[in-house]
Amino acid sequence: MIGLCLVFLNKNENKFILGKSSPQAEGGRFPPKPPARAPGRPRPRWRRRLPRPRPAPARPSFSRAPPGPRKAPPPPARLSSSAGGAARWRRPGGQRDFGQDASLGPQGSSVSPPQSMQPSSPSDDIHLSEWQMNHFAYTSDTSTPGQKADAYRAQILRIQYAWANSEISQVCAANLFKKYADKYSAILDSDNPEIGLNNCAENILTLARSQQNENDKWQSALTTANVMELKCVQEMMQNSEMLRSDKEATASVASGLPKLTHCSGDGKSVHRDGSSDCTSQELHILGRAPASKPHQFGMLSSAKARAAHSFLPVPISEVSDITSCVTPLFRDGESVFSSSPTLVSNFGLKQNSSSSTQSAFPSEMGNLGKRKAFLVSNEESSTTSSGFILNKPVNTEGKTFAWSGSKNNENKASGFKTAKEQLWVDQQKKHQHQSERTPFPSSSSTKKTLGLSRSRGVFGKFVPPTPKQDGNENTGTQCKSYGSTEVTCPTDERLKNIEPKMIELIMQEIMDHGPPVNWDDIAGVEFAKATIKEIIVWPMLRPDIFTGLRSPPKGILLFGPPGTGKTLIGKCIACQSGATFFSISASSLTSKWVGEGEKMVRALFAVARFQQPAVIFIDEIDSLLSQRADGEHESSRRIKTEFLVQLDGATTSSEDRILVVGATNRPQEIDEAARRRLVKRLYIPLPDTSARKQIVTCLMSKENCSLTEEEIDLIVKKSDGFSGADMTQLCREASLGPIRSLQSIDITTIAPEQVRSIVFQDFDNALKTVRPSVSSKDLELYDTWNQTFGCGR
Ligand SMILES: Nc1ncnc2c1ncn2[C@@H]1O[C@H](COP(=O)(O)OP(=O)(O)OP(=O)(O)O)[C@@H](O)[C@H]1O
Repeated sequence: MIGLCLVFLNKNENKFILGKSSPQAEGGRFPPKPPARAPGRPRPRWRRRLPRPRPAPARPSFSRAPPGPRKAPPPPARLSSSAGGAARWRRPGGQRDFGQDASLGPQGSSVSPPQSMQPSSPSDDIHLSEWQMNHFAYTSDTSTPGQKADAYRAQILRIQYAWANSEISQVCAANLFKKYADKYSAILDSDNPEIGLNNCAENILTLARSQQNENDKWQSALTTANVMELKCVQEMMQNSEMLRSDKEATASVASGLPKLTHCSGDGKSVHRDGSSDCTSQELHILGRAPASKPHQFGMLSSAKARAAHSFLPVPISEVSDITSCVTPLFRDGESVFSSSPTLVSNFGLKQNSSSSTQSAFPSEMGNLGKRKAFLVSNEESSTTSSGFILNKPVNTEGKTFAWSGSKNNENKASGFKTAKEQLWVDQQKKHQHQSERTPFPSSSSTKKTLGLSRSRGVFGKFVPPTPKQDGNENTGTQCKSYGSTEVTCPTDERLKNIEPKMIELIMQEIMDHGPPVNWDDIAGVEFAKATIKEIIVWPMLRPDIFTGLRSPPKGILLFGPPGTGKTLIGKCIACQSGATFFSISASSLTSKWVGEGEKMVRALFAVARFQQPAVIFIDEIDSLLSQRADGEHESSRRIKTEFLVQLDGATTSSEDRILVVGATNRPQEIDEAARRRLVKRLYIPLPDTSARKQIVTCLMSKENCSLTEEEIDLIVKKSDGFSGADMTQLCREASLGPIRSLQSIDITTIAPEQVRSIVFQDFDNALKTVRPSVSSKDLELYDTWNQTFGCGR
């Protein structure tokens, strides 16, 4: 699997960035808007009212692992650094190597991280490189396919934890691994590694969520979210975080050293690429080396070196051997488990087990206690079996210490320290050194992400949304559109309390597809455009300048008659600011996920935060934030409250760059609390003469048209009171004129050149059928509201 990283080295294209691909490439379409509605007209029921509560959809039953207090998790895992099992990978040249059956254990391993991960001489590079290794993200444009592959390996680890924690049965885990191995072969077999990786990610997540047991009758409790909630996983992540901080500190100390090869304490060298002359036994011993000598290993960059560094688990993202315990198993005609010493050891399989996956598990391993005991027993083989090892201290009888408090007491009495206790002591020591030495951000500023978060580097949340150098530039800015096939449920701390299903829904259904929109595409509304540029686009492009009082508002309201370009403006904001665009109609939030509206609102903001800078465009926001009334239903009130909380920024960090753009034709119906939060209320009026002319000119420039300047002026004059949408409709209608005039010619046989050009008469005829959609009475209402609450001049 490590080889896989090498294979994918330098393939930096990020074709499966979540929802962030170029619109040009996608060629997506902006979703159809609901029909325009005049302000005076009654609102259709589906838009107007919040839905009545319906019984919540039946949830899957958890017959084996119901939600609730979890069983005592195993102590944090200790991951050995060496790759286990046989390697099977494609060489960069395309040549496939099946021959490396020899265990890539410590003796045989030459584990080199991809070059992009290897530290260069400046210590900053090292830390960045290390950071990338730990915090890479699928969505990061800088993450290599190898890094992405590491993330998929993390999924394997989750399964292992879930199994160790009795979340899933052995057979389930076996099935998951088998299926994963099957799918994983796609990486090897596919000509396109990206496709293979995608298949793999999709399938492992699907498997983790689906029913998986012998009879396939019960719902596995394993999900991407709840595995991350497991105490053991969290502990491990925490430990990794601490270790990383320590490594950063030690790296800074070591950066002054002339060579990137260091003595491992016993005179054996550990090379810059992480390979070492140490044996596994030595590494094991070194793992317990006093933490007071961390500089000896300060420059180690591989998981292996990390394991040598301390008694701590290797961060998930760096455990390159996790997959190596899977990939080598997938051999033609052989059982997944039959030939892997690593998986055999991890899952209690005898090396000579049968080819049947199920029978590969010893029958006596059917219960939890034995399963855990078995995990422990693997510890004993840690020095001989390479791969992923759970770090549970055992006594000679194979019993586990420290599973419970009472056992902890026993340990104390006997002077024995569990891994956790040892870890704590070590960390206490290290922390003292670290606080004196490390110039780097603490773990709090480097968020742990295991999934699809965007890599923010050491600069935390700031990601300049400037055009990426991938050729997808759009007049200096970049618009993002989102391919549904690329949507995968992301895993991130910010999303951990959100139901994965909701995240998926948001990613799939709310993220907008569409072509880029430029300011020039919007005719008229010059004041609104200038204001938006000033308060939204520039701050998003230069958050460093727009701080303090200059910081942008979190919410703006675009109000005005229907069809005047409010949605167009929202889209343009997203494009021109380089932000992720979430377009959702309020009715979707309130009716699509009945009874879960407030959860959806929370999920929406969480995903937006995850994908920031983000613009959340909410059409018909009045139906979401209508004035609160006495008879209002509880569910709609909850949605409203949640929205106001999110909008207020109470749960949004001031650093978050999320902008809510609300659009409405009925500003007078918006709740005053919401109105206050939508600080910039911009009137988007009907297009004036020049704007109407611009629309006609723009639309006709793409058609075969022979209008003179004077004729256009006349059309503009006759279309007074038309909205932008009305003008578009007028042009459409006029463009049908030449077709309608083809009375004698068969439409099926006519050549396009035979269709005459559009002339003034066509517009004249069209003006007889296309009428303005906004009444003057409505306009008065807008003017009044604008004068009262609007931010226009
Ligand atoms: N100012 C404009 N410039 C160019 N085209 C416009 C303009 N306003 C409206 N249009 C045209 O009308 C269509 C509908 O506009 P849009 O959906 O943005 O209006 P809206 O104000 O959001 O309407 P509603 O309030 O009904 O949601 C656009 O796709 C565009 O073709």
